[in-house]
Amino acid sequence: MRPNRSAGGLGFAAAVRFDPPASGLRGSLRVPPDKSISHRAALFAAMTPEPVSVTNYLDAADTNSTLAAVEQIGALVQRRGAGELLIRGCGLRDAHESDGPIDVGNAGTLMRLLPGWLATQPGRSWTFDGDSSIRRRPIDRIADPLRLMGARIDATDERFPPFTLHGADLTGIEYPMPVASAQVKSCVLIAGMTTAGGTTVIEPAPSRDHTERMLAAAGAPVERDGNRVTVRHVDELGLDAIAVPGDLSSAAFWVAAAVLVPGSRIVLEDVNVNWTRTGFLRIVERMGGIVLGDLEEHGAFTPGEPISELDVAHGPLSATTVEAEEVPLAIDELPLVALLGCFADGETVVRGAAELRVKESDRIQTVVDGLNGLGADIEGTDDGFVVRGGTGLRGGRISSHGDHRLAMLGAVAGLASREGVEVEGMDAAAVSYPGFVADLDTLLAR
Ligand SMILES: O=C(O)C1=C[C@@H](OP(=O)(O)O)[C@@H](O)[C@H](O)C1
Ligand SMILES: C=C(OP(=O)(O)O)C(=O)O
Repeated sequence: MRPNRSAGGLGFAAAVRFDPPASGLRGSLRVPPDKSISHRAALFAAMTPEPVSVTNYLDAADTNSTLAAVEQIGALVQRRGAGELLIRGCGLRDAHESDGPIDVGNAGTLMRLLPGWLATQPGRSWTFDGDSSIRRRPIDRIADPLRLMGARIDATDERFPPFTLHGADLTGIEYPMPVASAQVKSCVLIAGMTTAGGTTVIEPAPSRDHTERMLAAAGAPVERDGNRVTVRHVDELGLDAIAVPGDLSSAAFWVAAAVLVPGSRIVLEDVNVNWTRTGFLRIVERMGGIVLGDLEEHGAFTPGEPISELDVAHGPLSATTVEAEEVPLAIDELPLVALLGCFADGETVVRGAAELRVKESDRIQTVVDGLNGLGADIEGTDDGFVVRGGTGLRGGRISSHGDHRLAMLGAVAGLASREGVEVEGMDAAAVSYPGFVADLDTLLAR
C-alpha cells in the first residue's frame, strides 16, 4: 500500500508526510552515485590536461555546484546523458581566474577541496562564497595548512566564508591534522602534489580515502604508513575514465528503514563498500541488524573502489556505543545511529563526534531536538548523544533546518513511527538525493 503522503507549502518550507506503511519495504534499488567520489571526479578531471570521461556522476545540488565551479575556472564540461560527462580540464597548473566569486552553494566538500588545487596557482586569486549554511562552516581547518605552505587566505572573521584565496608556489609540509577530516586531508594532499619534496598529513584516525585512491589512479605517488599519508611531486595527472559507484551514505537511509520497518527485505545494488565508508554497517551489525553483502575490498570499480550489493532485512536491535575512532568512518550516518537507538533495547551512546556541530546544521542539536519532538528520549552531549531506547517513536513534526540528512532522517523516522512524521523542508534532500521520495515509492510499491 502507498504511504499516506501529502505535501504543502512553498519552496524550502514544503512539508511532506511519511506514515508507517501497512507492509514492509520490498524489492531492489540502485542508490544515487556517491557524492564524495563525484566531487573528486569533477575536480580531478579539471586538473587533468587530457579529456576524462565520467560515468554515473551524481546529479544533485552539491555536485552540480562542483561542475559549475570547474567550468568557472576553465574546464569544459560536456553533458552527454544521464550522469555521463566528458570533462576537458585545464592541467594541474593552469586554472583560470573567475569573473565573480565561486559559489559552492551548500557543499562543504567543494569549499574545502578546490582551494587545495587553486592555492598552487601563483599570482592568481579566487573568492569563495555559498549559502547561509556554508557561511557558518569553518575554513580555518584548510586555511591553516595552506598558509603554512605559502598561500594567503583572507576569511570573514578569520575563519568563515566568504573568503579570498591567493595562490603561490607552495612548499611541502608535514601536517598533523587537529581534526580527523577527510576534507582537510584531501585539501592538503591536492596542494601537496605540486610541492618539490612532497607533503605528508598525519590523521588522528582513519577517514575516507577516496582522494588517495584517485591520486594513485591518476599517477600521483601516494603512500600510507600507519596514519601518515604522503604525496610526492607530480607534473601532470593522467586519468582516462572514472565510474562513480553507489553512495553508502544514501544507501544508509534504506538500510535503517528496512531494519526498522516490520516485513522489510530489500537489496541495494552497486553500493561503494570502501572500508573507510562502511562504519555504519558495522554499527548496525553490532546492534543486531542483518546486512548481507560482500564487504571485502575486491571487485574494484574505477578507480580502485569496491562495490557490493547489500541485502537488508527487518530485525530487533540492541544498544551500542560508538567511540571517537569509529566516528570518521560513519560521520554522515550518525544521525541514523540516533534513530536506530530509539528502537534498540538499552542505551546507545555516541562519543567523540563534536564535528557533527559544524555540518550543514549543528547535527547534535538538530537530531536531539528533532527526535525528542517525535517522542524519543535522547540527550545531547558536547561531542555526541545518549539515547535511551526501546520505546520507538510516536511521530509528529520535524524540521530539516535545510539539512539534507535531517530531511531524510525525518522521512525514515516517519516510516518507523506509530503515527507518522511530517518533515518540514523535505526539499533539502536534493542536496545529495533528489530522487529520495521517488525511490521510497519504489520500495513501497512491491
Ligand atoms: O571528504 C568528503 O567527501 C567528506 C568528508 C566528511 O567531512 P569532514 O572531512 O569535514 O569530516 C563528510 O562529512 C562529508 O560529507 C564528505
Ligand atoms: C557533511 C556533508 O557534506 P559537505 O561537508 O560536503 O557539505 C554531508 O553530505 O553530510
